[in-house]
Amino acid sequence: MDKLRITGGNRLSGEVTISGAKNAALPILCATLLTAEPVVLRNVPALNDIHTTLKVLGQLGVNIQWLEEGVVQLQANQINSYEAPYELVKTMRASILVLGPLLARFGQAKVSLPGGCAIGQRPVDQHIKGLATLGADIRVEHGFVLAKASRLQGASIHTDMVTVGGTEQFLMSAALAKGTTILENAAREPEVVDLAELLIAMGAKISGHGTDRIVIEGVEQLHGADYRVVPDRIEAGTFLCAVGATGGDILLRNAAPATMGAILDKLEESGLDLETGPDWIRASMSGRPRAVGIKTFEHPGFPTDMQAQIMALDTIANGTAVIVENIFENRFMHVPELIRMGADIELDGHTAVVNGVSQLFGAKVMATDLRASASLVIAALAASGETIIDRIYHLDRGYEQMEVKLKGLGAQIERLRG
Ligand SMILES: CC(=O)N[C@H]1[C@@H](OP(=O)(O)OP(=O)(O)OC[C@H]2O[C@@H](n3ccc(=O)[nH]c3=O)[C@H](O)[C@@H]2O)O[C@H](CO)[C@@H](O)[C@@H]1O
Ligand SMILES: C=C(OP(=O)(O)O)C(=O)O
Repeated sequence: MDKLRITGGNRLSGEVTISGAKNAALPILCATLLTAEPVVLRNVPALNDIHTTLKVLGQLGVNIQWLEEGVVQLQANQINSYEAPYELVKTMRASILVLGPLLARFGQAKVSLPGGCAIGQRPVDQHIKGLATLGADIRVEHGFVLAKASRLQGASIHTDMVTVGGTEQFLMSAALAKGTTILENAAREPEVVDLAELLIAMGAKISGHGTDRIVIEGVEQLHGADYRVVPDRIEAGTFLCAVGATGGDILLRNAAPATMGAILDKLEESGLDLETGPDWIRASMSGRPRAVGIKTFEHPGFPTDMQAQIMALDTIANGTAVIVENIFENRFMHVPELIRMGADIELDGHTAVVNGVSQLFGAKVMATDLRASASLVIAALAASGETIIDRIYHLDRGYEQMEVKLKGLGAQIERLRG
């Protein structure tokens, strides 16, 4: 298992290029199942989650060709299986998103329930209920979701909570359904908008994406497209937290500040000097960060995927920050690891109170999930001495060459292969 060795204390400076968004690319890859024509996708990050999704799609019969770095062509004209097996689906939850497209285009699908996840239970009951509302004959048996439909029928779907994956599942399914589908209580995340834009480029009739009411008029078939994935707002936010913690001056290229309102507001509040253009962000920081409280919410609220990184920044801030996690029931696993590095954090249910300390110390710590890993990297960059982060396969799920990018900004960081 690979580890990271980080010696803290270096200020970050220089330029870094942000990758395409993992959480936009994953549903977008699944959406290519909706047409027999080739779909070319650009700005696709080379991440473990992307490779796993491509494996799932390849096993279904999708023809996959990398045309150049970051550019992949997928063609689903020879689908020979409608089943996504446990061995692949267990490693990442997003693979449940092949369910709707298979069902909508081929009338059948058998997809393993995603494995349990460290940050919460993450059931898929809303996906199942929504697809049943669209007319699918759907049930769970022996750990698989089994679904059939001659043709999905447009309907009104109102989910119990805002769900990003659920909204994406219904967008893709309803695109080929007969009649009109209305999604109430829809997720407004930029990644949902990006998927909707790809579907529109493929000939889907969708309006209202980016609001909580999306209307989809089903069409008979979709066609190929050439589409560029939106930049990763969470990766960008992670680098900004890193410079907030170490001090310095960095320029993010290929970023999408327009998708990052809540994140940028909080970082400014913590003392970062920010300047933005259409696709870049310049950030500089001098002195100690100020404590900033956050409550995670659905977009446009503060994203849960940035909670751990902001907490890392708060551990060394001046003052006390209250952090409330509203989306996932178990997303504080970075807390005991940050405490090992000298952080002062009290946990009470879904609230963490972070009393800033003037200095963190390097330690041996363990990554427990993707964003928890990122928070440990940020803490280690700011700490005095050496930190070894174990189990960084979590980090590799969602960050493209993080240690290479950080090294380019002047960090002392290396991957220990094991
Ligand atoms: C690949 C991807 O894009 N992942 C993101 C996506 O995950 P994901 O799409 O899985 O997250 P959801 O928005 O669906 O989950 C929100 C909440 O709803 C609950 N829920 C969801 C569906 C369901 O059928 N039943 C149910 O109870 C979940 O357990 C969670 O508590 O959105 C999350 C919330 O912004 C992000 O943290 C993840 O990074
Ligand atoms: C939780 C995340 O991803 P996933 O939904 O793929 O587990 C994340 O990107 O922070």
